[in-house]
Order: sequence, then C-alpha cells, then structure tokens
Amino acid sequence: METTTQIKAEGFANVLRAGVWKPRTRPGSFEGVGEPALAWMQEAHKETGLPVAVEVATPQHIELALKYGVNILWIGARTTVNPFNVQELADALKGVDVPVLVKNPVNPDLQLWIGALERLNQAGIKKLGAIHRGFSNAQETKYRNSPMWHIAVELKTMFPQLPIIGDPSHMAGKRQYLFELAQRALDLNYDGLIIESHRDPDKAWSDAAQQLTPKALGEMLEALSVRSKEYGTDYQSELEVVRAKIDNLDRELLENLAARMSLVERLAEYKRDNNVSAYQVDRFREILKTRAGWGKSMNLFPDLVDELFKLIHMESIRKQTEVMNQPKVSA
Ligand SMILES: C=C(O[C@@H]1C=C(C(=O)O)C=C[C@H]1O)C(=O)O
Repeated sequence: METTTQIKAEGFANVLRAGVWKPRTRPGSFEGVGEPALAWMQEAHKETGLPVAVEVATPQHIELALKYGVNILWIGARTTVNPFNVQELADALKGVDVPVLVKNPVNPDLQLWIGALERLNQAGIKKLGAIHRGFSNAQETKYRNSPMWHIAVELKTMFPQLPIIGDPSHMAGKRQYLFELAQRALDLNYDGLIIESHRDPDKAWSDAAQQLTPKALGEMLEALSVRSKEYGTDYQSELEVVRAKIDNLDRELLENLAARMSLVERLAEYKRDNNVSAYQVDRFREILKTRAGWGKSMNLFPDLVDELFKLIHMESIRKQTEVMNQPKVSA
C-alpha cells in the first residue's frame, strides 16, 4: 500500500500491476502471496482509483482474479511458450470481457507469441495487447533478457492495431539500464511501459536489482522523450524527397548484391570443374577484416557490417553449392 500510494502521488501511473503468483526459475525463492494478495490489490484499486493487473497462469488464477475484481490480466512469458496452457486459459476466458496482455515467450519465437494472441482472440477476447519483455539468452549478456527489438517490431508491422507495452524491467534486470530501454521502446512507438517499483527496492522479495522507488521512477519517466507517431504536415514534402532517395539507394544496394552474386557464381563454376570446396576460410576471414575497416571509416555500426557480410557469405555458399551440384558439362 505504501508503494502504491507513492506511485499514485507521483501522478504518472495508469495501471497498477503486481505479481500475485510468480513463476520462479528455481524453487525456494519467493513465489508470491497468492489469494490473500488479491484482497490487497482490491484495496489498492479502491485507494488509488487505478485499474489493477495481475499475471494468470491457470484457469483457477483467472477465476480468483476475476472474483476479486482484477481489471486487466496478463499471461507470462513462461506460459506463452506452452500452447496447451494458453488454450486452457483461453477456454477459461470465454464470455469474459477483460483486457488480456500476452508477454512474449521466453524463446525468440514470433509465431508462438502470435499463436497465443490468436488463441485468446478466438476465445472472444477483444481487448488484447502484447508485452515485450525480451528473450532468454544462453550466455551472460549486459541485459537479463535480450530485447531482440526486431521481433516486436515485426509483430507491430503485422498487426498495427495491436498495442505493445515495453517491459524494460525484465529486459534490464538492473535498474541502471531501465532508461535506455524505456527510451528505445518509446522511439519504436510502443503504446506503454510496464516498470517495476518498490518503496525500498533493495529489500524487494523478488528482482530487487531492477526495482526503482516510485520517486526515482517518476524522475526517470519525466526525463524520457515521448515522440509523436506522425510527421507534421510542414515536414511532409521533405520527407517524400528523403524517402525517394532512400528508395533509390536500396535499389542500388540490391543491384550491387545481385552483381556480386553473379561473380560468385562464376567462381562456383570454376570450383565445380576443378573440384575445389565452396568455402574458402582465408578469403572469408580477409573479407570480414577489410569490410570491418571500410565500415569503420564510414562510421557504420561494426555489428551491422559484420552480420551483413556473414549473411551475404552464407547466401554465397548456398548459391555456390547449388551451382556446384549441377552436373559437370563435358567439353
Ligand atoms: C566467392 C568465394 O567463395 C566463398 C564465398 C565468398 C564470398 O562470397 O565473398 C568468400 C569466400 C568463400 O568462402 C571465393 O572463394 O572467393
């Protein structure tokens, strides 16, 4: 209640969310208070006037949450991965008019995310939204969960009407990264942010390192820039000119790529006739090195150049293998 009243006083929040049942990676850590906490949510709702949201993972969770008047439900990343589980929730939600948000599955699988949204949609849930919380990674990285922004951007491109909420807390895992992730979500036109807060963050029973006090959260939100979705009309003609130039450059980019592929094919014919392998490691290493240098001098982001040439090389090998496996033409 202390946390929620402080959040309310800061004046930025539209919804209060709290985990009542918390799926934890390992047993023995705090797994939520369960049903008694739903009564606290009800009280928080009454006290602040803000709608409240909880995560549900079983039909029983749904029944209880609705019994206590929870306004918004969300399905967690560990549930979204399991179509059986999601279908059970969808069945339990038939005939219920409540907004449901679906977190991305823990693994970077856009189809699985879409599938969960579809199951709910088919069950008649019309107020649907997605929460982007990032994806598990095998190695230690800067962030707790890799954002892989392109996956959420693709979802938005496929379903422009679907609201997407960014969850910087679960991406970051550490409070010092919240700002950059929240700003990126806003720059990508996300429809909202879901950020964890605690009156005494270091004492939080779960995910302490990613919590902010309500005051720090208010200050952070104040510092974020919210951009408008559209260009103003005065910028319209300049926009068209610049976009036309970009169109031309992209076409040239593809023309160059096609020309490169035909040269590669020529080498493939030689390799086929002389029984030389498609992959030439020394040449490829040299390519990566020189292109990295060229890219650097052109101020291009190193990862872009590196990934681009790895991708081109993969296609080059595929193309060469195709050519090399055609029957040899006898002279
Ligand atoms: C084109 C060649 O074959 C492969 C493809 C390369 C490329 O696309 O640049 C480079 C090295 C080889 O692994 C080559 O041998 O030069």
